[in-house]
Amino acid sequence: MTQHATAPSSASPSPAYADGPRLLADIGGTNARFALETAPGQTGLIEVLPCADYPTLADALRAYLGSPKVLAAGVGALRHAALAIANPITGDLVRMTNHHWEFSIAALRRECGFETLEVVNDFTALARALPHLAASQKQQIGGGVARAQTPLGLVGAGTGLGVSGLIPSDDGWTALLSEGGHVTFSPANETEVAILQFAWRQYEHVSAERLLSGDGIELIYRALAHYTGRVAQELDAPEISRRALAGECALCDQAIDAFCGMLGTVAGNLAVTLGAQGGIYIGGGIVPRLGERFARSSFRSRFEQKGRFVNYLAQVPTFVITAEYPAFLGVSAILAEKLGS
Ligand SMILES: Nc1ncnc2c1ncn2[C@@H]1O[C@H](COP(=O)(O)OP(=O)(O)OP(=O)(O)O)[C@@H](O)[C@H]1O
Repeated sequence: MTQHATAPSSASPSPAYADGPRLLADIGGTNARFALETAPGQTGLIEVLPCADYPTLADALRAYLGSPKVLAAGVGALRHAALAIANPITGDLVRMTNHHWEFSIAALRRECGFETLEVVNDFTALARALPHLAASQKQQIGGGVARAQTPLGLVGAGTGLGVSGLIPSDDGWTALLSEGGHVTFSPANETEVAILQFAWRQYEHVSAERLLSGDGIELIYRALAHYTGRVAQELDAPEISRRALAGECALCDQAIDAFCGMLGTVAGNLAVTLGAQGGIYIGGGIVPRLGERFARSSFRSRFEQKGRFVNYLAQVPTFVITAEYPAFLGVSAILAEKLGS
């Protein structure tokens, strides 16, 4: 269990919620992140638990609520909770795509004694966070200037590939519930055609997510080794990027650059599909860990490389979300909207 420092996000504290702290959660295929929000913008007691350590989501939730830090805070019974999860939410039963947890929302609400339990797709929540990001919580990659009152796009590679968009209206924003990570992968050069052919040995349908994810980095690495006649070692995605960033392995560096270029194509596709002149935001666990390597990768040039739309895309800014727990901003906004404050 990893403990993280309280991270309040507002300079002048608002009064605490009259009905007690609210539980916020962001559940990915690898990590479950929990926090308590005591007042608008006051989110703390953050913990990140590995999903694999708990048989069910309820077990992870109980472990968080029973952790020494939360117990010491003496928060008492919680009435309202909202969780973002890496899944489409289509009814009461939630089955995770990239992990074995499944649960009934109504049963989980009763089991935990919550009056309110909102469950939303994690990228819908992250999309809702975008307008709340401070300048220090994002890094622009390349040029372009956001146009006000136009859609924003969101794409994030982690265990899977999440996609969403945020559409402006007169009274706020609408976040899209998208499964855009499962679009068919489109190669943009001969090397990527070879990578696609290699991936076809394993998958009948090669979606963007099959390559733009942790497992995808490993597949790209193996495919490039095969294409260039080199020997692939048994390396996982964190080790491939570690060796690439340390300059220890040319093949690893090529794999990471191919990953960044492919992400540029997917981000550019999303920008033209949504007309996202407000910008494309890059979330997920992988890109922020690539640091400056991402900024000097082929991402931005591939984002703009769209034939007759090169000038259009050159005007669209792209941002890496650097905030540590950005989804909490979104689930907090969704819960506040549900509760009317
Ligand atoms: N330094 C790194 N470089 C590349 N990949 C990494 C690195 N660290 C972790 N990963 C990969 O990122 C994935 C975990 O992503 P993330 O931290 O976003 O988790 P998650 O929120 O549980 O995922 P998701 O929300 O996509 O289901 C794993 O596949 C892991 O192998």
